[in-house]
Amino acid sequence: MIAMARDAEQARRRDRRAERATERAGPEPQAGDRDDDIVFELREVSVRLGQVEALSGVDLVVRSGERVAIIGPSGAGKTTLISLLNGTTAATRGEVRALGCPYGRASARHIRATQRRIGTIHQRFDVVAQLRTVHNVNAGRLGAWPFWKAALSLLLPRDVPRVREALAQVGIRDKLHERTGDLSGGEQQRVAIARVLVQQPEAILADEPVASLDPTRGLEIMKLLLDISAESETALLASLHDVDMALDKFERVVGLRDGRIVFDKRRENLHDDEVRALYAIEQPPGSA
Ligand SMILES: Nc1ncnc2c1ncn2[C@@H]1O[C@H](COP(=O)(O)OP(=O)(O)OP(=O)(O)O)[C@@H](O)[C@H]1O
Repeated sequence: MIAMARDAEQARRRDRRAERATERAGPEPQAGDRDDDIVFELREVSVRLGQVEALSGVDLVVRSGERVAIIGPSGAGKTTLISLLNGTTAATRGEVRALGCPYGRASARHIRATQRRIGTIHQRFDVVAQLRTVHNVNAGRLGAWPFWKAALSLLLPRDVPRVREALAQVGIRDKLHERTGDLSGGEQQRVAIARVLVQQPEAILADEPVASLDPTRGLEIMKLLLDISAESETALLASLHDVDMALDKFERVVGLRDGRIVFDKRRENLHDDEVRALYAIEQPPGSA
């Protein structure tokens, strides 16, 4: 009964998002774009970390159902951008809004409620190796549960059918009771994705989600994330070192360098030269 109600709610949310999702011609606002479509919005955002200006004057709008790849050389600010969007890093200047919540001005409670609506996947699988898979997946619900239920769930797994369903969705239905540390890297990343699935997020952030996997597993995991995003019209924003994967799989690609957005384009409008320049190593003056 609960599962049916949840499915109906998911279907309603999908329909609503599908209605809103327009065929976009690029990151520029299009006729028909609406403000309530906006999932993430950065206006003139800068972040200083110690002595480093990790991001400078960044403007970015991501709408419901969009799939956006963030590329750029090491130290460009990709991780900082993702942690800004999930509210774990604060802007030094400018405004960051996620799902309508202005992180810089909102109450701690509003921020926590917003964070529960955003799923984040990290490069390092970020699972507790000693726990069984069912517990790691349930961790995606902890923020939504009262303390007693969260604590009890460690002794007696809660909502097992829902966990089983999420594991089936990521292709490891039979691993429910396995110790997570005994799984392969690809399987552990699937557990991390299942944890995000049970959270039923309205946006997914993925920071180098496939960097620790071999190319074949990496591609499988990326396709899985893209399918989940497409099926539920959930915005997906992923930072990637694999430029070919970004250009091949994402409709929109944002290039970051030295904390600034160098380009923000649909992939068909992006030229090889722009991508090469993004990664070009600057020669010290007088070295030519
Ligand atoms: N806690 C910190 N204190 C000081 N500087 C930091 C901190 N975290 C990151 N930085 C610096 O901020 C800049 C952006 O870092 P960030 O990790 O966002 O880049 P990135 O594009 O994700 O890099 P990579 O691809 O190597 O993961 C870098 O110069 C980095 O050294």
